Amino acid sequence: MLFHVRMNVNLPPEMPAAEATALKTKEKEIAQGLQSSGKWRHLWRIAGQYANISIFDVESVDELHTAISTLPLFPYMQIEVMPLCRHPSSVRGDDS
Ligand SMILES: O=C(O)C[C@H]1C=CC(=O)O1
Repeated sequence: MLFHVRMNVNLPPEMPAAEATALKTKEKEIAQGLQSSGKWRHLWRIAGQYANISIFDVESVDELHTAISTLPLFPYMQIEVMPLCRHPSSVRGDDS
């Protein structure tokens, strides 16, 4: 199942820099692990914003929720999820 996910990150300005750096380091490690596994298919920065557009390829909504809600930055993100299905005019033979 494919999901388009937008994540807007809002770290509190009063958060100590070391804490923010530790969260981002852990987030990167987990995000790269999910990308290596194929679950986090695309990760794109939205230009000019501390936000990303991602494509997740997971087995279920529950798996998506677990992946997103266990990210270290989850408490500081506003997240929008859009489920995707094939477009009848798509020329792609698969879901890539
Ligand atoms: O920077 C972000 O967009 C937030 C989050 C998503 C992946 C990651 O490493 O951090």
